[in-house]
Amino acid sequence: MSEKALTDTFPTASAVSLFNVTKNFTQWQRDNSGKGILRNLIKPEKKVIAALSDVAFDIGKGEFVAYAGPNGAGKSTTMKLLSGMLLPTSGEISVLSMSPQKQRRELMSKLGVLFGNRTELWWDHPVIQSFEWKKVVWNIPEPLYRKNLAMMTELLDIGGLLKTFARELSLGQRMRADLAMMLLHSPEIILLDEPTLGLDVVAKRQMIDFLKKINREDGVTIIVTSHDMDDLEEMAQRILMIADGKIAYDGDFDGLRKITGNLTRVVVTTENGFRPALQNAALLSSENGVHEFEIDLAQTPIKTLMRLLSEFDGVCDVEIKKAPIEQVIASVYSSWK
Ligand SMILES: Nc1ncnc2c1ncn2[C@@H]1O[C@H](COP(=O)(O)OP(=O)(O)OP(=O)(O)O)[C@@H](O)[C@H]1O
Repeated sequence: MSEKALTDTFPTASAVSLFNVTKNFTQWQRDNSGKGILRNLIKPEKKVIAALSDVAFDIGKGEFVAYAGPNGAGKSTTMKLLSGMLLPTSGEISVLSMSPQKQRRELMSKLGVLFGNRTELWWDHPVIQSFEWKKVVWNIPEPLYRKNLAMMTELLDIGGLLKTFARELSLGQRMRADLAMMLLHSPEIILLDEPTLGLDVVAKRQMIDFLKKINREDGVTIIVTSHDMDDLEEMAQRILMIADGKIAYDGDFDGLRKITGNLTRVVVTTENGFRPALQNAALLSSENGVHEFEIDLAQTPIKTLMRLLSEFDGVCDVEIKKAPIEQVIASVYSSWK
Protein backbone atom coordinates (compact mmCIF):
# COMPACT_ATOMS: atom_id res chain seq x y z
CA MET A 1 0.00 0.00 0.00
CA SER A 2 1.38 3.43 -0.87
CA GLU A 3 2.01 6.12 1.75
CA LYS A 4 -0.93 8.14 0.50
CA ALA A 5 -3.27 5.18 0.51
CA LEU A 6 -2.19 4.38 4.06
CA THR A 7 -3.10 7.88 5.32
CA ASP A 8 -6.40 7.67 3.47
CA THR A 9 -7.29 4.35 5.08
CA PHE A 10 -6.33 5.20 8.67
CA PRO A 11 -7.52 8.43 10.32
CA THR A 12 -4.71 10.78 11.43
CA ALA A 13 -5.94 10.97 15.05
CA SER A 14 -5.21 7.29 15.17
CA ALA A 15 -1.86 6.34 16.70
CA VAL A 16 -1.95 2.66 15.80
CA SER A 17 -4.17 0.71 13.44
CA LEU A 18 -4.12 -2.91 12.49
CA PHE A 19 -6.27 -4.04 9.66
CA ASN A 20 -6.78 -7.81 9.23
CA VAL A 21 -3.23 -8.60 10.28
CA THR A 22 -2.04 -12.18 10.17
CA LYS A 23 1.42 -13.34 11.17
CA ASN A 24 2.41 -16.94 10.63
CA PHE A 25 5.63 -18.52 11.86
CA THR A 26 7.12 -21.76 10.65
CA GLN A 27 8.49 -23.88 13.44
CA TRP A 28 10.72 -26.78 12.42
CA GLN A 29 10.05 -29.83 14.56
CA ARG A 30 13.12 -31.72 15.74
CA ASP A 31 13.46 -35.19 17.14
CA ASN A 32 16.92 -36.04 18.43
CA SER A 33 16.42 -39.81 18.63
CA GLY A 34 18.44 -41.87 16.07
CA LYS A 35 15.45 -42.51 13.80
CA GLY A 36 14.20 -38.96 14.32
CA ILE A 37 17.45 -37.39 13.06
CA LEU A 38 17.29 -39.53 9.92
CA ARG A 39 13.62 -38.75 9.39
CA ASN A 40 14.32 -35.00 9.81
CA LEU A 41 17.01 -35.19 7.13
CA ILE A 42 14.76 -36.95 4.61
CA LYS A 43 11.54 -35.15 5.34
CA PRO A 44 11.86 -32.22 7.74
CA GLU A 45 8.68 -31.76 9.72
CA LYS A 46 7.31 -28.26 10.09
CA LYS A 47 4.50 -26.68 12.01
CA VAL A 48 2.90 -23.40 10.95
CA ILE A 49 1.84 -21.25 13.90
CA ALA A 50 -0.65 -18.45 13.42
CA ALA A 51 0.75 -16.03 16.02
CA LEU A 52 -1.85 -13.46 14.87
CA SER A 53 -4.90 -14.22 12.76
CA ASP A 54 -6.90 -11.47 11.18
CA VAL A 55 -6.29 -9.00 13.99
CA ALA A 56 -7.84 -5.55 13.73
CA PHE A 57 -7.85 -2.72 16.24
CA ASP A 58 -7.35 0.99 16.46
CA ILE A 59 -5.64 3.01 19.19
CA GLY A 60 -6.09 6.78 19.35
CA LYS A 61 -3.36 9.31 20.10
CA GLY A 62 -2.88 9.84 23.83
CA GLU A 63 -4.41 6.51 24.88
CA PHE A 64 -2.80 4.24 27.49
CA VAL A 65 -3.65 0.71 26.47
CA ALA A 66 -2.90 -2.57 28.18
CA TYR A 67 -2.24 -5.46 25.83
CA ALA A 68 -2.75 -8.70 27.67
CA GLY A 69 -3.18 -12.39 27.06
CA PRO A 70 -1.92 -15.79 28.15
CA ASN A 71 1.55 -17.11 27.26
CA GLY A 72 2.02 -17.52 23.53
CA ALA A 73 -1.08 -15.42 22.71
CA GLY A 74 0.77 -13.12 20.30
CA LYS A 75 1.57 -10.01 22.40
CA SER A 76 5.30 -9.77 21.65
CA THR A 77 4.65 -10.58 18.00
CA THR A 78 2.28 -7.59 17.83
CA MET A 79 4.87 -5.32 19.45
CA LYS A 80 7.50 -6.48 16.96
CA LEU A 81 5.14 -5.86 14.04
CA LEU A 82 4.32 -2.37 15.31
CA SER A 83 8.00 -1.50 15.57
CA GLY A 84 8.84 -2.91 12.15
CA MET A 85 10.98 -5.74 13.51
CA LEU A 86 8.74 -8.29 11.80
CA LEU A 87 6.75 -8.29 8.58
CA PRO A 88 3.11 -9.32 8.67
CA THR A 89 2.16 -12.34 6.55
CA SER A 90 -0.87 -10.34 5.41
CA GLY A 91 -2.86 -7.27 6.39
CA GLU A 92 -1.97 -3.61 6.94
CA ILE A 93 -0.39 -1.85 9.89
CA SER A 94 -0.23 1.87 10.44
CA VAL A 95 1.65 3.61 13.25
CA LEU A 96 1.30 7.40 13.24
CA SER A 97 0.05 7.07 9.66
CA MET A 98 3.27 5.31 8.64
CA SER A 99 4.00 1.76 7.67
CA PRO A 100 6.41 0.28 10.26
CA GLN A 101 7.82 -1.98 7.59
CA LYS A 102 8.24 0.54 4.76
CA GLN A 103 8.94 3.73 6.73
CA ARG A 104 10.79 2.25 9.68
CA ARG A 105 13.54 4.86 9.82
CA GLU A 106 11.10 7.76 9.80
CA LEU A 107 8.85 6.06 12.30
CA MET A 108 11.65 5.27 14.75
CA SER A 109 12.16 9.00 15.34
CA LYS A 110 8.64 9.11 16.82
CA LEU A 111 8.51 5.68 18.42
CA GLY A 112 10.10 4.23 21.53
CA VAL A 113 10.31 0.50 22.16
CA LEU A 114 11.30 -1.29 25.34
CA PHE A 115 11.45 -5.04 25.76
CA GLY A 116 11.78 -5.78 29.47
CA ASN A 117 13.96 -8.82 28.85
CA ARG A 118 16.40 -6.98 26.56
CA THR A 119 18.66 -3.98 26.93
CA GLU A 120 19.75 -1.35 24.44
CA LEU A 121 22.51 -0.15 26.76
CA TRP A 122 26.11 -0.87 25.92
CA TRP A 123 27.00 -3.60 28.35
CA ASP A 124 30.66 -2.73 28.91
CA HIS A 125 30.30 1.04 29.04
CA PRO A 126 28.95 3.59 31.51
CA VAL A 127 25.24 4.30 31.01
CA ILE A 128 25.87 7.90 29.95
CA GLN A 129 27.97 6.68 27.04
CA SER A 130 24.98 4.79 25.60
CA PHE A 131 22.92 7.96 26.01
CA GLU A 132 25.56 10.07 24.24
CA TRP A 133 25.81 7.48 21.48
CA LYS A 134 22.05 7.65 20.95
CA LYS A 135 22.17 11.44 20.79
CA VAL A 136 24.74 11.33 17.99
CA VAL A 137 23.33 8.41 15.98
CA TRP A 138 19.72 9.57 16.28
CA ASN A 139 20.66 13.16 15.61
CA ILE A 140 18.90 14.44 18.73
CA PRO A 141 19.35 18.23 19.00
CA GLU A 142 21.60 19.12 21.95
CA PRO A 143 19.00 21.28 23.81
CA LEU A 144 16.35 18.52 23.54
CA TYR A 145 18.85 15.90 24.70
CA ARG A 146 19.90 18.05 27.69
CA LYS A 147 16.27 18.76 28.62
CA ASN A 148 15.23 15.10 28.43
CA LEU A 149 18.33 13.87 30.22
CA ALA A 150 17.71 16.30 33.09
CA MET A 151 14.03 15.34 33.32
CA MET A 152 14.71 11.60 33.19
CA THR A 153 17.54 11.85 35.69
CA GLU A 154 15.19 13.46 38.16
CA LEU A 155 11.99 11.51 37.54
CA LEU A 156 13.58 8.10 37.17
CA ASP A 157 16.22 8.76 39.81
CA ILE A 158 19.12 7.63 37.63
CA GLY A 159 21.63 10.38 38.51
CA GLY A 160 23.73 7.93 40.53
CA LEU A 161 23.78 5.35 37.73
CA LEU A 162 25.03 7.37 34.79
CA LYS A 163 28.72 6.62 35.32
CA THR A 164 28.17 2.92 36.13
CA PHE A 165 28.76 0.16 33.58
CA ALA A 166 25.43 -1.26 32.36
CA ARG A 167 26.52 -4.79 33.28
CA GLU A 168 26.95 -3.71 36.89
CA LEU A 169 23.38 -2.45 37.29
CA SER A 170 20.66 -4.36 39.10
CA LEU A 171 17.60 -5.31 37.04
CA GLY A 172 15.50 -2.42 38.36
CA GLN A 173 18.32 0.08 37.76
CA ARG A 174 18.90 -1.29 34.27
CA MET A 175 15.21 -1.02 33.41
CA ARG A 176 15.10 2.61 34.53
CA ALA A 177 18.22 3.42 32.52
CA ASP A 178 16.77 1.65 29.46
CA LEU A 179 13.49 3.53 29.83
CA ALA A 180 15.37 6.83 30.06
CA MET A 181 17.42 6.03 26.98
CA MET A 182 14.32 5.05 25.05
CA LEU A 183 12.72 8.42 25.83
CA LEU A 184 15.69 10.65 24.99
CA HIS A 185 14.29 11.55 21.57
CA SER A 186 10.77 12.42 22.94
CA PRO A 187 8.83 9.64 21.17
CA GLU A 188 5.10 10.18 20.58
CA ILE A 189 4.28 6.51 21.05
CA ILE A 190 5.95 4.01 23.30
CA LEU A 191 5.64 0.24 23.19
CA LEU A 192 6.56 -1.55 26.38
CA ASP A 193 6.80 -5.31 26.53
CA GLU A 194 6.80 -6.47 30.17
CA PRO A 195 8.41 -3.29 31.57
CA THR A 196 7.73 -4.23 35.20
CA LEU A 197 9.09 -7.78 34.90
CA GLY A 198 11.11 -8.67 37.98
CA LEU A 199 10.98 -5.19 39.51
CA ASP A 200 10.61 -4.78 43.27
CA VAL A 201 7.69 -2.78 44.65
CA VAL A 202 9.61 0.50 44.82
CA ALA A 203 11.08 0.24 41.31
CA LYS A 204 7.67 -0.81 39.96
CA ARG A 205 6.00 2.14 41.66
CA GLN A 206 8.54 4.52 40.11
CA MET A 207 8.04 3.03 36.67
CA ILE A 208 4.22 3.11 36.85
CA ASP A 209 4.06 6.68 38.21
CA PHE A 210 6.47 7.85 35.55
CA LEU A 211 4.51 6.24 32.70
CA LYS A 212 1.21 7.66 33.97
CA LYS A 213 2.79 11.10 34.19
CA ILE A 214 4.15 11.17 30.63
CA ASN A 215 0.83 9.86 29.31
CA ARG A 216 -1.23 12.41 31.23
CA GLU A 217 1.00 15.46 30.93
CA ASP A 218 2.77 14.97 27.60
CA GLY A 219 0.04 13.01 25.79
CA VAL A 220 2.43 10.13 24.99
CA THR A 221 0.51 7.16 23.59
CA ILE A 222 1.47 4.03 25.51
CA ILE A 223 0.87 0.38 24.74
CA VAL A 224 2.05 -1.96 27.43
CA THR A 225 2.05 -5.73 27.87
CA SER A 226 2.36 -7.40 31.24
CA HIS A 227 1.24 -10.51 33.05
CA ASP A 228 0.67 -8.42 36.15
CA MET A 229 -2.96 -7.44 35.82
CA ASP A 230 -2.95 -5.17 38.87
CA ASP A 231 -0.18 -3.14 37.24
CA LEU A 232 -2.09 -2.98 33.99
CA GLU A 233 -5.32 -1.90 35.65
CA GLU A 234 -3.49 0.81 37.54
CA MET A 235 -1.86 2.20 34.43
CA ALA A 236 -4.21 1.78 31.51
CA GLN A 237 -7.70 3.01 30.69
CA ARG A 238 -8.35 0.31 28.13
CA ILE A 239 -7.44 -3.34 27.87
CA LEU A 240 -7.08 -5.28 24.66
CA MET A 241 -6.94 -8.98 25.29
CA ILE A 242 -5.56 -11.45 22.83
CA ALA A 243 -5.95 -15.21 22.89
CA ASP A 244 -4.64 -17.64 20.29
CA GLY A 245 -3.73 -14.77 18.00
CA LYS A 246 -7.20 -13.19 18.02
CA ILE A 247 -8.60 -10.19 19.85
CA ALA A 248 -10.85 -11.63 22.53
CA TYR A 249 -11.75 -8.46 24.44
CA ASP A 250 -11.45 -4.73 23.88
CA GLY A 251 -12.84 -2.40 26.51
CA ASP A 252 -12.35 -1.21 30.05
CA PHE A 253 -11.47 -3.26 33.12
CA ASP A 254 -14.93 -3.02 34.65
CA GLY A 255 -16.43 -4.39 31.45
CA LEU A 256 -14.09 -7.34 31.82
CA ARG A 257 -15.35 -7.91 35.34
CA LYS A 258 -18.91 -8.00 34.01
CA ILE A 259 -18.03 -10.78 31.56
CA THR A 260 -17.21 -13.00 34.50
CA GLY A 261 -20.56 -12.27 36.13
CA ASN A 262 -19.57 -9.13 38.06
CA LEU A 263 -17.92 -10.93 40.95
CA THR A 264 -17.62 -8.70 43.99
CA ARG A 265 -15.98 -9.03 47.39
CA VAL A 266 -18.08 -8.17 50.44
CA VAL A 267 -16.34 -7.80 53.79
CA VAL A 268 -18.78 -7.98 56.70
CA THR A 269 -17.63 -7.13 60.24
CA THR A 270 -19.80 -8.52 63.02
CA GLU A 271 -19.80 -8.53 66.82
CA ASN A 272 -19.98 -11.40 69.29
CA GLY A 273 -18.49 -13.94 66.90
CA PHE A 274 -21.61 -13.85 64.76
CA ARG A 275 -21.13 -15.13 61.20
CA PRO A 276 -23.88 -14.19 58.73
CA ALA A 277 -25.01 -16.84 56.28
CA LEU A 278 -25.44 -15.20 52.89
CA GLN A 279 -27.28 -16.93 50.10
CA ASN A 280 -25.41 -17.40 46.82
CA ALA A 281 -22.19 -16.18 48.39
CA ALA A 282 -18.90 -18.04 48.82
CA LEU A 283 -17.20 -17.48 52.17
CA LEU A 284 -13.52 -16.76 51.42
CA SER A 285 -12.26 -16.10 54.94
CA SER A 286 -13.57 -15.57 58.44
CA GLU A 287 -11.37 -14.30 61.24
CA ASN A 288 -11.92 -12.19 64.38
CA GLY A 289 -15.42 -11.20 63.33
CA VAL A 290 -14.33 -10.14 59.80
CA HIS A 291 -15.91 -12.30 57.09
CA GLU A 292 -15.07 -11.98 53.43
CA PHE A 293 -17.54 -13.27 50.86
CA GLU A 294 -17.51 -13.41 47.12
CA ILE A 295 -20.81 -12.77 45.46
CA ASP A 296 -22.01 -12.40 41.93
CA LEU A 297 -23.81 -9.07 41.60
CA ALA A 298 -25.49 -10.32 38.45
CA GLN A 299 -27.20 -12.93 40.65
CA THR A 300 -27.59 -10.91 43.86
CA PRO A 301 -27.97 -7.21 43.08
CA ILE A 302 -26.61 -4.68 45.59
CA LYS A 303 -30.14 -3.81 46.77
CA THR A 304 -30.87 -7.45 47.64
CA LEU A 305 -27.48 -7.81 49.32
CA MET A 306 -28.06 -4.75 51.52
CA ARG A 307 -31.52 -5.97 52.45
CA LEU A 308 -30.15 -9.39 53.42
CA LEU A 309 -27.39 -7.82 55.53
CA SER A 310 -29.76 -5.42 57.26
CA GLU A 311 -31.72 -8.39 58.53
CA PHE A 312 -28.79 -9.48 60.71
CA ASP A 313 -28.43 -7.84 64.13
CA GLY A 314 -24.71 -8.33 64.75
CA VAL A 315 -23.42 -6.57 61.59
CA CYS A 316 -21.40 -3.43 62.40
CA ASP A 317 -19.61 -2.72 59.11
CA VAL A 318 -19.91 -3.66 55.43
CA GLU A 319 -17.31 -3.02 52.75
CA ILE A 320 -17.92 -3.79 49.08
CA LYS A 321 -14.85 -4.19 46.86
CA LYS A 322 -14.33 -4.98 43.20
CA ALA A 323 -13.04 -8.49 42.53
CA PRO A 324 -9.24 -8.45 42.12
CA ILE A 325 -8.51 -8.15 38.42
CA GLU A 326 -6.04 -11.08 38.64
CA GLN A 327 -8.91 -13.33 39.62
CA VAL A 328 -11.16 -11.99 36.87
CA ILE A 329 -8.46 -12.64 34.27
CA ALA A 330 -7.74 -16.12 35.61
CA SER A 331 -11.41 -16.91 35.22
CA VAL A 332 -11.46 -15.45 31.67
CA TYR A 333 -8.36 -17.45 30.67
CA SER A 334 -9.77 -20.71 32.00
CA SER A 335 -13.04 -20.12 30.18
CA TRP A 336 -11.03 -19.66 26.96
CA LYS A 337 -9.17 -22.90 27.57
N1 LIG B 1 10.49 -16.20 15.89
C1 LIG B 1 9.54 -17.11 16.04
N2 LIG B 1 9.57 -18.26 15.33
C2 LIG B 1 8.61 -19.19 15.45
N3 LIG B 1 7.54 -19.06 16.24
C3 LIG B 1 7.43 -17.94 16.97
C4 LIG B 1 8.43 -16.91 16.91
N4 LIG B 1 8.06 -15.91 17.74
C5 LIG B 1 6.89 -16.29 18.30
N5 LIG B 1 6.51 -17.51 17.84
C6 LIG B 1 5.26 -18.23 18.20
O1 LIG B 1 4.18 -17.32 18.05
C7 LIG B 1 3.25 -17.47 19.12
C8 LIG B 1 3.06 -16.12 19.81
O2 LIG B 1 4.29 -15.78 20.47
P1 LIG B 1 4.48 -14.39 21.25
O3 LIG B 1 5.91 -14.32 21.67
O4 LIG B 1 3.93 -13.29 20.44
O5 LIG B 1 3.54 -14.63 22.52
P2 LIG B 1 3.32 -13.74 23.81
O6 LIG B 1 1.86 -13.45 23.90
O7 LIG B 1 4.25 -12.58 23.83
O8 LIG B 1 3.69 -14.79 24.95
P3 LIG B 1 4.40 -14.65 26.40
O9 LIG B 1 3.37 -14.09 27.32
O10 LIG B 1 4.72 -16.08 26.71
O11 LIG B 1 5.61 -13.78 26.23
C9 LIG B 1 3.80 -18.57 20.01
O12 LIG B 1 3.13 -19.76 19.69
C10 LIG B 1 5.26 -18.65 19.66
O13 LIG B 1 5.74 -19.98 19.78
